[in-house]
Amino acid sequence: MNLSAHPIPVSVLTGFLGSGKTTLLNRLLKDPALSDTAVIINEFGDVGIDHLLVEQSSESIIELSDGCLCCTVRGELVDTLAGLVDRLQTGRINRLKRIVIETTGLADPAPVLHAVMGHPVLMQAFRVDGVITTIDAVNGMATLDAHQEAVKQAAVADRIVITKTDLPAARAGLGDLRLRLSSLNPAADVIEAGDQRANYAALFECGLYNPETKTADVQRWLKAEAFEEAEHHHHHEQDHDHGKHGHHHHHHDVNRHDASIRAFALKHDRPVPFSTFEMFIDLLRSTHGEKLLRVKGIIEIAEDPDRPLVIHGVQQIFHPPARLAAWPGGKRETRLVMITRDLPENYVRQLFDAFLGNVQIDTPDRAALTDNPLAIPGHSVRA
Ligand SMILES: Nc1nc2c(ncn2[C@@H]2O[C@H](COP(=O)(O)OP(=O)(O)OP(=O)(O)O)[C@@H](O)[C@H]2O)c(=O)[nH]1
Repeated sequence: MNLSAHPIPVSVLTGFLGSGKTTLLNRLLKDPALSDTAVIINEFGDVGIDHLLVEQSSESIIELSDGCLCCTVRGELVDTLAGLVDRLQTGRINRLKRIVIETTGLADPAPVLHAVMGHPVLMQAFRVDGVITTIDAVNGMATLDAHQEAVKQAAVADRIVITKTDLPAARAGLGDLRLRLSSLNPAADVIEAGDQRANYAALFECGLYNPETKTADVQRWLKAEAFEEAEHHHHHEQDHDHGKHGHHHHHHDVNRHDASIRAFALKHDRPVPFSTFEMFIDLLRSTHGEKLLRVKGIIEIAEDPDRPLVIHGVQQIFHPPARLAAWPGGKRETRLVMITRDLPENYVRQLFDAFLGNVQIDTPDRAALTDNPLAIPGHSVRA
């Protein structure tokens, strides 16, 4: 099996302790669309993938009754993934269409994504499909207030599943929870677990390639409009508050964890020299990598403007950039969307403008950048 030609999609299922990850996974695994899936979990919790377990081999890989595989991570996730690659290459596994990694409730999903995106061997065999985050409708608000991990899990998600909406205690706070989630992460689809539509089609295939249309679907993947709308709303609220100085603004009582998260979009309407763009991203990554929770973008590169460059990063680690054959919908425009933590939107915007908008530094020039007041003192752009 030539893995690098057809990298296997990896979905990361995360969510706070007891938020319903395993319950959701158990239900999803009954769908034939998820046959030939390997499920990697940290441990078998109270709600195991129980009904499906049939056999446990010596190597902590369990075959499920429908042909799926289930592995527990005993050591490093990287080793478990490498073990799957080895099994595929040696024919001990014939087919593997997808991997789902269920993280522990307290886990930061970023290192899990890095195991796939940043490892020299694994990134040939796998590609990140998306992050699915479960949030409990009853305890979700309190969990987001108390735990920064939960906020991050929601902020990096491609899909958010609100669980336990069937419980009467959930109904009252559901509207506020939805509002909070859409402000943390405007582009993630928010679906209720009890909804029939919380199925394979809604939660998987989050990547750039749309299997239905068999094309790269940038609009669906990037959702730049959702970020722009959220920003507009955010600025509007700020202006509004300004005018009412001295009054009580309840919507400003945002929790401190949420307040450190920013979701915004950057646009540019002229081609960008490759090295200029590379320097912008490198500078951002090397100085503020930890704060870039999620970065996606489509870029018009001056050297090859007909074939847009697509980038996707989680903190310091980026997927190898891809090239599309043409601009989707014929519209050429560089667009980047970012979800950051403790990194102000204005800082990124000014840096972006300094690199791309200012003709004086349109050509890569280390001196110009070092002199740039926005550059970090003493920081070298390329090590
Ligand atoms: N009523 C109701 N209960 C749910 C729902 N989803 C999960 N639960 C219950 O919530 C508890 C925790 O669910 P799990 O699926 O184990 O949650 P988890 O996120 O995998 O938990 P950890 O692995 O411990 O972090 C279990 O008792 C489930 O039965 C739901 O949609 N409705």
